[in-house]
Amino acid sequence: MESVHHVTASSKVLFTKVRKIVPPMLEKFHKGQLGRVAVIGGCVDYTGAPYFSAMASAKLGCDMSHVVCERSAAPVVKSYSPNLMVHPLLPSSDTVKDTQSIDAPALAGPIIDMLSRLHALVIGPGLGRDGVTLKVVAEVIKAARSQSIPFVLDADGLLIVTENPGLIKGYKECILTPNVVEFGRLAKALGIKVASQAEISQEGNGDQISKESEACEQLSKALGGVTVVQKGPHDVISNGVTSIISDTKGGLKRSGGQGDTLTGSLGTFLAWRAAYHDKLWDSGEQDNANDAQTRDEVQAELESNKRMSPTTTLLLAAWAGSSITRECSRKAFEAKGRSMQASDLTDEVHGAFLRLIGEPEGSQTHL
Ligand SMILES: NC(=O)C1=CN([C@@H]2O[C@H](COP(=O)(O)OP(=O)(O)OC[C@H]3O[C@@H](n4cnc5c(N)ncnc54)[C@H](O)[C@@H]3O)[C@@H](O)[C@H]2O)[C@@H](O)CC1
Ligand SMILES: Nc1ncnc2c1ncn2[C@@H]1O[C@H](COP(=O)(O)OP(=O)(O)OP(=O)(O)O)[C@@H](O)[C@H]1O
Ligand SMILES: [Mg+2]
Repeated sequence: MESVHHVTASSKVLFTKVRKIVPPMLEKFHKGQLGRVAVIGGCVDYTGAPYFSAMASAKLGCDMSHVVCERSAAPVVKSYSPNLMVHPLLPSSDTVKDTQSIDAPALAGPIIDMLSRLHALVIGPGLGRDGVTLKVVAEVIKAARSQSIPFVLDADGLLIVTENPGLIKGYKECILTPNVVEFGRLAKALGIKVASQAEISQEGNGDQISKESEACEQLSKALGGVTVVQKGPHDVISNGVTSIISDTKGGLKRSGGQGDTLTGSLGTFLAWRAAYHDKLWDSGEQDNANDAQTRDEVQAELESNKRMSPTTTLLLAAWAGSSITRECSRKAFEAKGRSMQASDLTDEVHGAFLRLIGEPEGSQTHL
């Protein structure tokens, strides 16, 4: 039994629509126009996560990839790749004098100063749980929201929301990417009952998907319509009103760090989506006076050749990021089997893009 809130388009139709929000490669574009994305994360314990996220973002095709991390993580992340711009701007308990009396807005100042030059943020990969760091990142979230900059929240970034849901409640330009455990924590914090795995596995496959979608929809609703990508054997995507299931085949190895390919890909899709809505190029679609909100309106846009509304493109961006990640995982697993690592997904991003989405019409791919 499919939930009435799901869009019913095939993957082929959805990928065709995703291609509309991918900017073509044209000589007229200058550096930065195809995406300036920053990953906010990386601490003394975790340097891989922000690197995998930023590299996925870069390899999918954004022009500029920044990492904003804690001081001790910066030289390490830089050493992984000279392509990334790494800024050691995140304070922690090790770098402030008195952890009890910090001025979080002031400490966040140098990061907030960067925001106007960015199209999208990914907040959380390898951020860690240092109290000072999390307070400063909460200030960055407030500032990004006030400047309408879209962001993805993952990992320890989700912890900030679990403790203070008001930070993002009602902010539509936001995608949350919880794994099973993070989803459970968020649901508990917001008083949403999630069926246990035992309860869900007693259901048939259709009912199982329906139950999972219901919890995802409820979480999104409780957060005022943010988009939630609930990761698992298939990813459930919902904005509280409309849902899509992402079930592109993935790999069988569950090594850590695969969620980082997802967040980085989402960062780039969010940047491209902003360029699409800014009409950076002619998408070849008809004008559209409507602003889709309901599931039926989203469905109608997916079936038409009209320009899409922000609600539709956000769902598509989330679905595309999920599909790319799962395809990377499938292909990397095919090559590496049980030795597969997160870095193997990084190498697959461009191939996955070409196989699933392909270059949009008008792209000059050869000189
Ligand atoms: N190379 C790196 O730098 C990596 C850093 N990471 C960072 O590590 C930090 C902690 O992330 P964690 O994801 O470990 O979060 P948590 O510390 O909240 O741990 C989640 C726990 O849940 C378990 N779990 C996951 N999926 C499950 C499922 N379906 N059913 C039952 N249990 C499940 C995991 O094994 C893990 O022990 C984050 O900052 C994250 O970004 C991870 O993303 C892994 C890679
Ligand atoms: N059982 C599964 N079958 C197929 N794909 C899965 C399965 N579980 C997760 N995935 C996929 O793996 C990717 C990462 O999801 P996962 O649940 O491992 O996130 P995570 O725990 O946050 O990862 P990370 O270690 O990067 O923090 C997602 O794209 C998801 O679709
Ligand atoms: Mg994770």
